[in-house]
Amino acid sequence: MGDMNRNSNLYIEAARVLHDIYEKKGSIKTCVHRSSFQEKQMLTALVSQTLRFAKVLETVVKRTKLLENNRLLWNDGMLARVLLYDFMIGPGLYKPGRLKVVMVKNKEIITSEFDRLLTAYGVNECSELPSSTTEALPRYVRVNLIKTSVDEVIDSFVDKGWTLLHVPTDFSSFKEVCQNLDENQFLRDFHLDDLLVFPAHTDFHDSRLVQDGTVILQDKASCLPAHILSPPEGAVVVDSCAAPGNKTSHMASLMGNKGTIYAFDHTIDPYVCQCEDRIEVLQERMEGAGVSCKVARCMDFLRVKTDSQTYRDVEYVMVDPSCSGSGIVSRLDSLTNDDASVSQRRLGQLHKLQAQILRHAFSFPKVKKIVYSTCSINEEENEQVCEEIYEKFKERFKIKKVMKNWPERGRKGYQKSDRYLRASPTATLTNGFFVACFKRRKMKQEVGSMESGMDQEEVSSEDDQGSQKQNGMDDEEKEENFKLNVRCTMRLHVRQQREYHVTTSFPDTRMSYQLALKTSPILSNLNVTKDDTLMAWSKSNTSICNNSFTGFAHLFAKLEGVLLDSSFSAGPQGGERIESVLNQPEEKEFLTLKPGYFQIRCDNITGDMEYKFQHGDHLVKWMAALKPVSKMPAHQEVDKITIAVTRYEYANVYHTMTDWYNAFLMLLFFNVKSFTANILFIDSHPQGGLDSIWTTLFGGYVRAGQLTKPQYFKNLIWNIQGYKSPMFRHNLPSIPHIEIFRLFFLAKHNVQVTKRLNCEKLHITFLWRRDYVAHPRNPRGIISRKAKNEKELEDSVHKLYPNHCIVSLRTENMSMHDQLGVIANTDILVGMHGAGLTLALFLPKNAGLIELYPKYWSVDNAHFKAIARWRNLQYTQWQNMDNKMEFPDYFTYIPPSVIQNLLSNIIGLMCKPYKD
Ligand SMILES: C[S@@+](CC[C@H](N)C(=O)[O-])C[C@H]1O[C@@H](n2cnc3c(N)ncnc32)[C@H](O)[C@@H]1O
Repeated sequence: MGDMNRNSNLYIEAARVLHDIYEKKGSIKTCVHRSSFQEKQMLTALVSQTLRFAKVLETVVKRTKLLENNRLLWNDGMLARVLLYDFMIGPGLYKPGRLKVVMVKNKEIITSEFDRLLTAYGVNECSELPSSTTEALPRYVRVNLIKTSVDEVIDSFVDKGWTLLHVPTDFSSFKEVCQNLDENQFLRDFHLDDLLVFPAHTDFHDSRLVQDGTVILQDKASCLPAHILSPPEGAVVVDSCAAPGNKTSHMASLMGNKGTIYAFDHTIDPYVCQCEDRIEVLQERMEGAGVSCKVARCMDFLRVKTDSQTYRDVEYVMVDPSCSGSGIVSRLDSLTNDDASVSQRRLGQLHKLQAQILRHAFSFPKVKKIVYSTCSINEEENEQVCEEIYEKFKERFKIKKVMKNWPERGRKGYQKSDRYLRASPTATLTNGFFVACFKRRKMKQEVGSMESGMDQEEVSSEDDQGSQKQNGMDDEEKEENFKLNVRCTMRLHVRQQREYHVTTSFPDTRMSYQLALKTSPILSNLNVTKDDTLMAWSKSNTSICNNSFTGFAHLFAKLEGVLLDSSFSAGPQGGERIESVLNQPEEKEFLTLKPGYFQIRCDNITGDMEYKFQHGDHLVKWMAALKPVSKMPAHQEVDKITIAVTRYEYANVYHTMTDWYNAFLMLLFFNVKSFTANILFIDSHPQGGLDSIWTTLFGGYVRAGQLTKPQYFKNLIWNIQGYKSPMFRHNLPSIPHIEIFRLFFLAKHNVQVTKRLNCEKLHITFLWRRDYVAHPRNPRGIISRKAKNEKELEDSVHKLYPNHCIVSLRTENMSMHDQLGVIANTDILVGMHGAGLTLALFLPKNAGLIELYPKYWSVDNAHFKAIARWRNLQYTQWQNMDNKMEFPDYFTYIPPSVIQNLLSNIIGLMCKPYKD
């Protein structure tokens, strides 16, 4: 068979196989196998690819009328598809031949149709057009928080044999996981915390959870508007175009079913459906979902008297008007084939109606926030509507950039392109969607009223960045990110931890000064009495070179007028993203220092400097890297006190706490009243989740590996090594200034210390451990010491103490501020032995700690027992002794009776003084 024949045959054979497949004569494999065509691999590839892009190809075949106008294609749609695939998406048609001539002859019209599709889907390459893989979008399941919690739903799927996967830390890995889910795997969504993601095509219609409204099948994109509007509990809300009610019920779910939602709908097209029908559907759905906070109205929203008594308190408005639906993936062909595609005229009508409805939303006198959304991909219905309306209201409203970690933004070329949010099958694994958020500006004159307590919002600038807080999120975004499971009346909003910005030069002292001012009133009132340990350290001092170097208690040192020259060091810079250094050996994360790395002025020593630090301390190596020099070149010094630290186990909150505590002791020891310092990391660790806390506590940090030129310091402290910290000596009866450290830590995080023990209503917090990737050497993120039956334990305690508040705390996605917020309000902390229990340092006075150990972990690990002793907390522990209670992947089953007994004992001890 000649080459040329082979090519023609390839297309003809591929078309034949495709017919067989569509006629259900067998799978790709079987149909290809049956073919007499020799090059099976080539044939399989072409058939599979053509199937992948079936919808796009079919659309182009129809729109170009290829079959009608080219008799050489024998009216064979499959043949046209395979040719189009190779011509536009695949490697190109190989050899000249009559079939290639057909394509070349129609090249102009074919490319113009593909161009239209590229624009419609906002992609650059034909290969990025929606394929059947992207069309097979994951199945999204929204948890109805009115009826249940996300964890309960997860548990019930796990009980049915589903496997819960980890959520990767970056979105592209998340997408990959979602596209490759096995049929029994699922995971939480990357962006929305009430959403679960299941394999495409999973059939839930028989599921009890769906039938009883516990979960709602809703595409992720359509869940965005309610999250972005995020009306709080008790809010007065309008859903202007509500039927069939997905967003109404979602808002009710987020509002805890408390408040009022006025839900309007009508239809102007009597042939589509009667108004009552649509409202009835909405009513039915709301009943099914248990929504009681809505008032459904069959009414044209445009006729609503927004300034009437009824609506005068409306603050949040959802505008999700009728649209072309061009973003809905299953409508791809109808979008693009001539008959059903949206004509310019229809688009014009839709645009007009959408703009009218959106404009009307601005007329509620107290409206604070309006979210506009469509399931269309047309700019006429999206960016163009919003920009038109924004022009009219920009004096009073801004378009707010929401969900900053969302990967797809508005189409280029509009004033506020980057503030809009778009969704698509390719970029976000959802239907095509558009969302914009309008937020009322704070008028200058309203600021005065803040004093009278009327309104506590910030004055916001046009650019949201301006109003952002230190951690990169503004208040609303923080609200959007709430993630915590709380039982009882308390509702806690929890934010995901974000990296503070990291500088490669020392932080602006003014900024640190501001920070100091913020916390100093609390800290300056602290009564720092003389402490024996600090006194002993101060007495044990050795000075060399006329005080250029002073060592204290062989534990730490102060260097005055010191030069740090990085050219005498070797090792990575540090600060890399953890994904880029997975499996990196630990030794790589420490710098090698050579003599001359530290230089101090010294007139009378020429050889090595002599001062002994303890065996195993990195300060021994620092000492070897310290060189006396007789002259220092002219230089500019870093004025502010700088604390140099080598961190070990930098992702572990316990070990990092020892470093923080040591640095804090240095501030006390050297009487740094501002309680701020520069922190210098002399190590090469990658970015870690705890790095930002250094900034919060001390004002800023720099990685020594990133210093590009020699740096002079007026005062450089060599911090006590973490392993040498008093906090690491678990047998000590007390450690210096632990209460002051607690207040310092809480004050720097702006967490109030107001909790008083109330034995009638105790706050009992379960701290649960979760798998997560914290450092490069545990890329799977599996951790040990997890409780197998968290929910059972919570339930049993809830049952036993219905009046107490039971909180379940999972710290992995929470900022330190939020963790402290919970801990500072906790009376009894219960958890498996693990670094998280370090938080016991910040429990209120008179609190209690219950520590649980699995069988395989020694109770000699007394880190938290020691903390309880130093903090004067009530403490009890329990260890599992039954092998049968240990399960794979480090799960331990803890009998509920154990927790009940432990709690009853500790409550007895804690509350006894109040009873006597
Ligand atoms: C995209 S659907 C809304 C979907 C709904 N928000 C949900 O999430 O389930 C648009 C709705 O707007 C309604 N609609 C269109 N114009 C309206 C108007 N002037 N007043 C009230 N409803 C209107 C339509 O009847 C239609 O039900």
